[in-house]
Amino acid sequence: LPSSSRCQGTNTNETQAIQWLAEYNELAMKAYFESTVASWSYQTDITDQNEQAMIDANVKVAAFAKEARTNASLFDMTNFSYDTKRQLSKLKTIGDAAIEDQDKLEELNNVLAGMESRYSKGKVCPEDGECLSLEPGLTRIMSKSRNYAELNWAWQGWREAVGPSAKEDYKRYVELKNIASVANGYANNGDYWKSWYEVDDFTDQLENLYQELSPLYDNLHAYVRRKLYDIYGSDYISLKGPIPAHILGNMWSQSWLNILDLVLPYKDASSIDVTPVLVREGYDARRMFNVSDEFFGSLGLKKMTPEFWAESMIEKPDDREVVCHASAWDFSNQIDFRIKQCTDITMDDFITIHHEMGHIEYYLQYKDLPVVYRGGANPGFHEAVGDTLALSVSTPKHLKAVGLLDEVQDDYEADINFLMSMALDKIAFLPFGYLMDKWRWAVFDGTITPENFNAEWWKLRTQYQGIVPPTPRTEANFDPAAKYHIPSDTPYIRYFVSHILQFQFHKAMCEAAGHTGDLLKCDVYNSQEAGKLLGDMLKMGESKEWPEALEKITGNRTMTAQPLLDYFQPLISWLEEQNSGEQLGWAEAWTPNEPPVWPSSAISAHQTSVWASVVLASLV
Ligand SMILES: CC(=O)N[C@@H](CC(=O)O)C(=O)NC[C@H](CC1(C(=O)N[C@@H](Cc2ccc(O)cc2)C(=O)O)CCCC1)C(=O)O
Ligand SMILES: [Zn+2]
Repeated sequence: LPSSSRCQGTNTNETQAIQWLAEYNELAMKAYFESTVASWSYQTDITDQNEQAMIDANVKVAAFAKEARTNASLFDMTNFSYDTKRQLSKLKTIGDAAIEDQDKLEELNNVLAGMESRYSKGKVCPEDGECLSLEPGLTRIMSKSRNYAELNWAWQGWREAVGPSAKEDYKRYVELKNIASVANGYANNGDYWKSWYEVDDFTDQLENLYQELSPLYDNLHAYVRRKLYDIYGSDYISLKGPIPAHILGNMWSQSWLNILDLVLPYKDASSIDVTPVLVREGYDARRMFNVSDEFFGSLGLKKMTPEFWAESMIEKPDDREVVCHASAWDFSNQIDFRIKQCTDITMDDFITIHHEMGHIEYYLQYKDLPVVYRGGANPGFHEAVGDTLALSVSTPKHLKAVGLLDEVQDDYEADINFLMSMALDKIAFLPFGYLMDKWRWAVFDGTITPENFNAEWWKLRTQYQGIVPPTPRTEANFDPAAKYHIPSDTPYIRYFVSHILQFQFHKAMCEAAGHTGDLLKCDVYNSQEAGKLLGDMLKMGESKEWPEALEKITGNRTMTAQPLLDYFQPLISWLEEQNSGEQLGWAEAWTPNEPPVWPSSAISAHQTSVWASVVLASLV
């Protein structure tokens, strides 16, 4: 049906619309259950057969979505109630399923599966040892190594393994996603993704929030740069320039928590890395999950279900390829909810467990709503649930209470150490959380063309994060594909929004819990009042526009960076004092020296053979 006639149905009988929506809801639960099972089977056992089964299921559910859109469009909803209107409207945009041409729809599903597989199977092979996957092998090197050359080997190796070969797929993906978005009535896929935030000044709000937070980022950046300069020296660090991307403890420089030991403000004061305690106490994945589940329960929130424990995949299997990138799943049948995570026994993964369980909590709280309302008030809300609770869990007081920290000092130096660890995660993330979709929105609207995918990527990475690649990159590289969300078609601005919202939620829950004093000290553990405040908002799902949900939990309707800035205020003052002699920002156009070859010791087989032939030639 041409789009125009789809919008003007003639049936004005709201009772019939409500009856149809009820029937649709039952059919939708079955249809989406089937396609979710197929995706789960593929992601937990990557085989050609499972990949094809998933593609077939996605094509099938697309036909279901098209039919629902047609039926929803038969109604003239002009005089219907808000709720009926909202439900019918949500059925009129159907994502990839809007592609009319069946071959193109199948092609998109093939391209998506191909990109996901390539990333998940990516490996880097040293000359003399086991090939390393991203998790856990390369991730461990990026977080633990302090060897400039070794870090470069892992950083370049990963990009080489999953970048260039993804470029053709990605170019086609962009075309097909835009075709789907136009069929949904949007100019391009970036506009479609932004439409989920329902306010028309969304990008202005983001820019204002970013401007408000960048002074804090600039101070953290200058302080960390100075510390890295003391370690890596002037060959690799300029005190006025960007920081080499590979020495910040993370494959994408998006979290700097893993170099806390290099930048800890007060060495002899306590710090919150619980990894050694997790290992020493013999924690396994299940026990880490239990600690998180117990925290949710202590707030009176829903605990994980028997099916969750029976069917989740919480450790990397050793007998098959899986998508290790952690994720939470809602099977749409009001019964099956799972986490898939290749859990490593680390602080990072302990926090990730809370993040994933936050998604499950949201699923459980809204599971009795109509399917069309089973989502976050906006995608940022869904990302903020687990992180909000993790703000309480991460406090030294709480970690000590659950036996994950031996001793806790309660003084200024310990506070600054704690805030530094939180800033290395939360503040370091902000520019990355912002630029990921800035790059993609520009790709989808055509501002960035395939000829300059990589140059524009690094322009944003340097402009916002103040980082530079360890060696100059060219268009033969395709570095965006080295970050999961790009090949896996997962939008990202939700995480930037979450980093603002989670401090607003935390502040509101702390007040409900009766906390007084510094926000950084707040732990809502065991507060039924805090749990009720959050739970009542989660139950709304996406039945109302997100300012309503935000007002429900915080009392006001706008995103604000103030709670985040209040939380970090002691560190802001401390950094400003530390940086009094520093030049903030990275205005200087500078590139680091070429990294040394790695491994330096093992001479490559190639070189050996070259030398051998030269020696032989000289003997003749
Ligand atoms: C079926 C499905 O796909 N379900 C969705 C959930 C849903 O939509 O219902 C889902 O599980 N998505 C996976 C994704 C995984 C993670 C992630 O990708 N994180 C970002 C950014 C970030 C950074 C700091 C931070 O504190 C929190 C997040 C990154 O690692 O860059 C990796 C570990 C943490 C979260 C996720 O859970 O969001
Ligand atoms: Zn998430």
